[in-house]
Amino acid sequence: MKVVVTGAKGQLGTDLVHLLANQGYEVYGYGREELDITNSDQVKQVTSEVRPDVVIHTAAYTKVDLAESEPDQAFLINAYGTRNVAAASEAVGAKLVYISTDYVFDGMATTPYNEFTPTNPLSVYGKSKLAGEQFVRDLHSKFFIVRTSWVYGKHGDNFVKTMLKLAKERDELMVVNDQIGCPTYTVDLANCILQLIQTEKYGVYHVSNSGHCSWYEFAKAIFEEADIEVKVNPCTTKEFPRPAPRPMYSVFEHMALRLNGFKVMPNWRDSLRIFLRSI
Ligand SMILES: NC(=O)C1=CN([C@@H]2O[C@H](COP(=O)(O)OP(=O)(O)OC[C@H]3O[C@@H](n4cnc5c(N)ncnc54)[C@H](O)[C@@H]3O)[C@@H](O)[C@H]2O)C=CC1
Repeated sequence: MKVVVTGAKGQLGTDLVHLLANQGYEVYGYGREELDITNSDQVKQVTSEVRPDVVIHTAAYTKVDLAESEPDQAFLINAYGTRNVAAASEAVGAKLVYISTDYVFDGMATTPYNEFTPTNPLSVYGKSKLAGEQFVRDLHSKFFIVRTSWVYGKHGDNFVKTMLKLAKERDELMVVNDQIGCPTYTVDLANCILQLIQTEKYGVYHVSNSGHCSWYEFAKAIFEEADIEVKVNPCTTKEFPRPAPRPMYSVFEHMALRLNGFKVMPNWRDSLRIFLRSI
């Protein structure tokens, strides 16, 4: 099976390309330099030359705070770039996996979000990713929209790596304790995507590790699992303001995985332990 991966040098893209290659897939991973998704001709050229069975679209504008002052860039890449990928993959009959986000929700819920909960993004980033989802729905007939959250892995910047770095520089850290969500390890996410693409069970999927925590609880767990002594103090979102509003509660229910007979991902703390041992 031939698989094209966009954003192949990103955090998720890198692990996906490794996993697919290890599993014997014929994988074509493109970084931004080789395939700029905002260039529709280039996207069409790649899909018509490779003729993939599946396109996994991980490329995105991911600078959540900067997006508030650069909405054009965010929409150009996340909305129109996704339109280009959706149209080109549909034209060659390839299945499409589009990676989306918990930021499509407003975080006002008190119970986990399932795939049928109405969306209401707060930030420019969330709005631009939702616009990407809409293009996928409008232009593609065989798609998986995979919404994920709080992603970390070996490649690229993420919360886990930031915490490990800060612990080397400081004795004490303040971490937000009133935002609740689901951490997601790239390797688990990549394995889940692999399950999906082997089927025709198209639709929207919420994919994260199981369980949930606050950023503060996540930070404490990182230091416990890594056996690092550092004092972590809880703080509120108000005490730590950021340009882009975050959903306060973005816990996923994995209803689509469950109802379609897929494996639900391991508990976040077990995956965190595996990740920390691997680095
Ligand atoms: N990191 C996170 O916590 C979360 C990420 N996501 C989504 O997961 C997907 C993967 O995220 P990460 O791997 O963490 O992001 P990343 O920022 O590590 O990787 C994204 C890649 O896209 C590339 N890219 C940017 N503009 C491009 C363009 N015009 N053409 C081609 N490539 C371009 C970047 O160079 C980068 O390598 C993204 O769609 C993101 O929106 C969803 C929820 C949470």
